[in-house]
Amino acid sequence: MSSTTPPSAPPPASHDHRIPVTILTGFLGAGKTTLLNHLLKQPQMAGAAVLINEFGEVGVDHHLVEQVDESVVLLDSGCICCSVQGDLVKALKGIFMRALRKEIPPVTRVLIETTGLADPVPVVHTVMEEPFIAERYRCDGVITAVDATHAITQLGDNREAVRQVAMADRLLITKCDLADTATLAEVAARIATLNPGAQQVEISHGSIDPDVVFGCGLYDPGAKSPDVAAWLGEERVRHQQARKAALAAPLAWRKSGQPIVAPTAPARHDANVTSYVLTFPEPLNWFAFSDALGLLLQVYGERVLRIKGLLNVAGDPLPRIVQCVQHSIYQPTSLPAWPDQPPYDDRKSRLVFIVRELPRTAVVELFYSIGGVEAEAEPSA
Ligand SMILES: Nc1nc2c(ncn2[C@@H]2O[C@H](COP(=O)(O)OP(=O)(O)OP(=O)(O)O)[C@@H](O)[C@H]2O)c(=O)[nH]1
Repeated sequence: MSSTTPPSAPPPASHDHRIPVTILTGFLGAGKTTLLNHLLKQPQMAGAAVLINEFGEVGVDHHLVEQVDESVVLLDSGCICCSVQGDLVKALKGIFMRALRKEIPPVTRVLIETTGLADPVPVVHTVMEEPFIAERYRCDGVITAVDATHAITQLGDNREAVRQVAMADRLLITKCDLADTATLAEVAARIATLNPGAQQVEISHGSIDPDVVFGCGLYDPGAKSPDVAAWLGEERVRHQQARKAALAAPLAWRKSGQPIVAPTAPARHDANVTSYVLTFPEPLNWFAFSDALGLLLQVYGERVLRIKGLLNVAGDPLPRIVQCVQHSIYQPTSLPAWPDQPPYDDRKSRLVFIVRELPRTAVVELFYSIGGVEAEAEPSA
C-alpha cells in the first residue's frame, strides 16, 4: 500500500457524540465488496453497522459479504440515491432506535456501501441534513474505490463515476496488482484533476488499514472542488421545494380540485444503462458456459458495465461466483453453501447484467448460439 499525496489533517470530532457514518462508493466492480470483506475482519469494525445497497432486482452482493449477521442491513428496494428519502432514512432510524431499545448492541459507527451507479450527493445530503438523521449521525467521510484497470473508461463514460471521485475524502485505487506503472500514473493524475485534495491510496485485494478508511473528520464540502458544494446546494433546494410542495398540496388541491404533484428527484442514472437477469434452469457445463461468456465479452465487452451471479455448475455442489467488469472476467470463487432464501433456494444459475445499450435478447441469443446453456425470462429491473 502506498500513498501518493499526504493526508490532510482531519477536523477535530472529539466533542461530537453523533455516530460516524462512512460512505463507501466507487463505480461498478471497483472492489467495494472486496474491501468491505477485508474491513469486516478488523477489530476496528466491532460495533459497526453496515448498510449494503444493490442495483437490480436480484441481489447478489449480500451473498458475497462473508460475515452477514444482524449488523448487516440490505437496502434492496431500489438505488439509495434515487429513493434516499425512503430506504436509507428508514434504515438509519431503525438502527438508532433498535440500539436505544437495546435490541442490538450499541452502534459505534455505520458504513454504507452504495451501488456502483450511485450518485453520492443525495446520500451525503441525507446524512448531513435530514433532521432526524443529522442530529444522531455525522458524515465521517466519503471513501471512493477507483478501479485502476477500468477507471479511465468509466470516468469518461459515466457521470456517476466522476461525482464519486469528486466527492471523496479518500481515493482508494484498487486492483493495483493488475495494473502497470504507467496505467497507475495515468489514473492517479486523472483523479487528482477531479479531486486534488483527497488522499490517494493504492491497494490490492481490498487490503487496507481501517484507519485510512475511518476518521476522515466531519465531511467538509468546502475542502473539495466548487462543484461539490454546488451539487449539495442543488440537492438542498430540491428537498426544500419538495417539502414546500408537499405542505402546499392539500390546500392547493382544495382550491383547484386537482392534486399537486411534488417535484420528483431528477433522473440520477443514464437512461441507456439497464439491468436484467438471465436464469439457467439446468446445471451448467462449465466449459460451454465459459466459452459463451468469453465470446459475449469479446463481442459486447464495452457495453457490459458489470456481470455477477451464482452458478450451479454440473458436478459441483457449491454455488460458483462469476464476476465481470467490461472485458475482464475475474477468478471464479465459490460460496460455502447455497443460500436458503429466494430466489437462490431453487439452485438455478442466475447472472445479473448491468449494461449500456445491450438488449437482453442479444445476450440470450449469444448464449443459445453457443449451445449447452438455456436462458429463461425474468423481469428486468
Ligand atoms: N485481482 C484483483 N481483483 C480484485 C481486486 N479487487 C476486487 N477484485 C475483483 O473484482 C471483482 C469485483 O469486485 P467487487 O468487490 O465485487 O466490486 P464492487 O465494487 O463491490 O462491485 P459492485 O458492487 O457490483 O459495484 C471481484 O471478482 C473481485 O474479486 C484486486 O485488488 N485485485
